Amino acid sequence: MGKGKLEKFADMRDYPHVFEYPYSVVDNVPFEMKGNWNRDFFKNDNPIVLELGCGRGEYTVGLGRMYSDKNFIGVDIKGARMWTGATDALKAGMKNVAFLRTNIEIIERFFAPGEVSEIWLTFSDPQMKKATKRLTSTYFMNRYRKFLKPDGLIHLKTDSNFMFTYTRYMVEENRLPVEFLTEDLYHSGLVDDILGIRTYYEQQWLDRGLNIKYMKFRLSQEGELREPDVEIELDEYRSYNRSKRSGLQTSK
Ligand SMILES: C[S@@+](CC[C@H](N)C(=O)[O-])C[C@H]1O[C@@H](n2cnc3c(N)ncnc32)[C@H](O)[C@@H]1O
Repeated sequence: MGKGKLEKFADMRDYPHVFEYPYSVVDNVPFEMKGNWNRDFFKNDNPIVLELGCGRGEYTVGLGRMYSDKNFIGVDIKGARMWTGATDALKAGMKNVAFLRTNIEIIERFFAPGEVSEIWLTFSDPQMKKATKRLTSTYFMNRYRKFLKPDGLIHLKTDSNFMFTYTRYMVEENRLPVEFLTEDLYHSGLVDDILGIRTYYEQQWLDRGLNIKYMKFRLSQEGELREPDVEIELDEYRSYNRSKRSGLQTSK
């Protein structure tokens, strides 16, 4: 039988590559890794890539396997999900993978200016009700600017037409350079090893016959970001009222 939540939480507390700083404790605990991830944890100068809302961390671990010359950190508030990726990385002896359990709303407390090269957003909740909770809103872009290298890459992989359309508007409004974009990844003939990594949520949406969308764009540091003022059709397969997650909840 698989492990229960409590056993997973106990494992995570002992894992050397897992850092647990939910909103509820972070004010009381100094975070010494900020600005020092390369020197003190990874012990190399390789670029750092984040997966925000990593769930089980399929991208964090999958990319870590493909690129030994980069470092990967999966970030999520849900410890029991993260345990899967953290355990896989530990068993495989991966030295270029870490996990941070925290609220993405306070992500800039953990990274110094220019410390991160790329961000992956994998099947993020579209947060159709509130832009300020959406991980591709200008609200979050302003946070990412605090630690992403100038013109750092942001990847968005999603089932959500709402999230994808919103992000296109956000990128257009702010003239952020788009490097690649497809509304139907698996029928585009463009799937490579990286984009072929499938996450838990992705598989569920694929099983329901939804197209997977992907875009990557660069986040410049210049100019004030403007939130797009647009109405976007809601995803009808999602319940509008389900997007209730409080950004500051600390449940595992
Ligand atoms: C829809 S799931 C996707 C998980 C994974 N990327 C996948 O594709 O299977 C969204 C994940 O983002 C996390 N999440 C959403 N908002 C968050 C926030 N504000 N802070 C931390 N984690 C958050 C949730 O806990 C959840 O694991």
